[in-house]
Amino acid sequence: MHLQGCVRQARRTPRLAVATAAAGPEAAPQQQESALQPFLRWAIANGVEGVGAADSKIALYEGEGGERGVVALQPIPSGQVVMRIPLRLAITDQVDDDDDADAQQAQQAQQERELPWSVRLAGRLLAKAAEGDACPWAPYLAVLPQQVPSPLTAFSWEDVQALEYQPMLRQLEHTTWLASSAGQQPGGSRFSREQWDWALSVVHSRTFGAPGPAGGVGVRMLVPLVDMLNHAGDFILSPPGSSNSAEGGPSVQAFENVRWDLRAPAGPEGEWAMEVAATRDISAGEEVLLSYGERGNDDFLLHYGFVPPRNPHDDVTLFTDIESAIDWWMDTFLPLGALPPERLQAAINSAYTSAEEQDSSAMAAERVLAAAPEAEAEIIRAELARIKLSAGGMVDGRLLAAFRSLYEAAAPALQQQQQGSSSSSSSNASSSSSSSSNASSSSSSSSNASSSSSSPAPLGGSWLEHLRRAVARRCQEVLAGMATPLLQDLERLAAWERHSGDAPHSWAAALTHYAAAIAAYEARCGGLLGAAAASGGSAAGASAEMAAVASSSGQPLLDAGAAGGQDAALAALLLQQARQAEQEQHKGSAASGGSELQSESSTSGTSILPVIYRAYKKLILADAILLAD
Ligand SMILES: C[S@@+](CC[C@H](N)C(=O)[O-])C[C@H]1O[C@@H](n2cnc3c(N)ncnc32)[C@H](O)[C@@H]1O
Repeated sequence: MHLQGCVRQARRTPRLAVATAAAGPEAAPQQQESALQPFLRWAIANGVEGVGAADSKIALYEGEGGERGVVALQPIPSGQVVMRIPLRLAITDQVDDDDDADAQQAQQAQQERELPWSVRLAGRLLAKAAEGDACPWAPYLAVLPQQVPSPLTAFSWEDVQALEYQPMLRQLEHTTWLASSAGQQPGGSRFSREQWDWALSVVHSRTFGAPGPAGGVGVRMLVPLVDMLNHAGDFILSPPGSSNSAEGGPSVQAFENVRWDLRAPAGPEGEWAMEVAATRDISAGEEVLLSYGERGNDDFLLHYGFVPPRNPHDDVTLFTDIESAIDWWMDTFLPLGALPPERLQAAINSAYTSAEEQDSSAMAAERVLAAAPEAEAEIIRAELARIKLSAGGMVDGRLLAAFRSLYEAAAPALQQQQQGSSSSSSSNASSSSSSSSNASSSSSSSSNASSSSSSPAPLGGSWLEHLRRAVARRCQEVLAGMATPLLQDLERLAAWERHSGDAPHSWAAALTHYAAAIAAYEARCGGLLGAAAASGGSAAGASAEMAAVASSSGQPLLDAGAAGGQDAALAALLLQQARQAEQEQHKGSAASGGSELQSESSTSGTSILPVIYRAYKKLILADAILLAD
């Protein structure tokens, strides 16, 4: 099993098998040569600097479990170049313009350009592998992993289902489709589906992107040796549950210790190279680690097959685009006929305009999209359209602008209506509030939601309060759409953490924090939660109860929920999930004879990776809900 992030070096060092370029007579006679040694000799013979020679400061290592990486053999001062690789050794996805090409070759080149980059590069890799020992890259191909532990190649059906998060499942579907369609391109059927799966998972987990002239990525490259560096990137230091309540976001530390740069030829005889240099002093024995970039966990899991601990760049998609966010807002908050049609249209227009004004990257994105093949442009467009909530609690500015605009357009009319209704009979008030609870309905009918039979949710007393509440409400819906309870995941992960003796994710601390948050809620509003649990225990039920209590205690509807509404709904959801989990665990433990680890696997039947992945999503959602209170 791979050690992750900042704790890698502490566990790995004693199990090192460091590869040098020495071979044959110079190597110890009884020692079997690993594929890394011929690879190093090939690299040195082809002009790679920094590794393999007697005075090298770094070496490749291979752990007992097969994990590999790069380790410092001596102290390396910040700024020092640790390896240099001529780019003629890279396998790239570049399609060169050839002035002498005939019409058929020109057409083939054009077809290649239109393929997604990963299919193009995977095709190059497979073509080289098919050359066997005659291929100039053979020693490099021999050290590529047989299998990348990514969902595409290594997940069972149960593992995929256990991810529970729809945007990830859709991405996985797309990657699977890519692999199945790769064989259908001209010449693609030379290789089997398994070969395409392998090649695609290799290129997705080892490719470097050189910046293109129009921005974005220009050329993609597999660069031997640099692709042996493992990842350590930004890490949230703040304890679980406190990260997004801190001023200015969570406290984050970067754990990589090198970076890569492309170097242009120094003179007419020179050549392009990739250089890796230390970004801080590195001690002897420390693992040399690169950041793979500020990516969310979706990318890490889908393409690299692991989930980095406490990643501040993880996020949750709240809406697929701003249009569905605006539709959802109207469905959720706007009663039928609250605004005359022309004012409603003006509010919608102004929400779109405010969202667009926030989209500062739109022009740069258009340039990148114009340069990308259509199949890729579509994916980038969909990705850019998504409205996300980050692990640090930051919400997409387009959403905030659109919701503020809608709130400002609707609040005066709603306030007036509610003042009117609060001066009418109390039974009237309580019946309108008792159905204000569609917390777990899904977004996205296309028109003014007021067509739905349930009453809208309260707006909140100020736009800021409204924004917090609207985001929290959406988070509840997304959380409720995930099948297993957060606390069950945290319990399983904390047990796994105890068992593995490795705690970079801090699951035990997360379990303590979130279990306490629910207990605190119960202490405050236990009766209400009890009622919600007894009546089926849904978040919607809890919201309805909260609204009923708020109205019957005479609070105006616009402020209903200000005292604990979101917290109440979340706590009800968590509590209900925890109870279900407890029941299932009892069943599982009875069936398995009661041992902790046995009962864990019998309740889930899946590996730990999807559980880690989904637990991080749930924590982002739970934090936003708790913060809104
Ligand atoms: C660019 S390669 C790095 C070299 C790789 N370890 C090898 O043996 O060839 C990326 C792969 O290394 C592994 N990896 C890199 N960083 C990791 C980390 N922090 N935790 C777990 N696995 C990691 C993953 O399998 C990933 O797909």
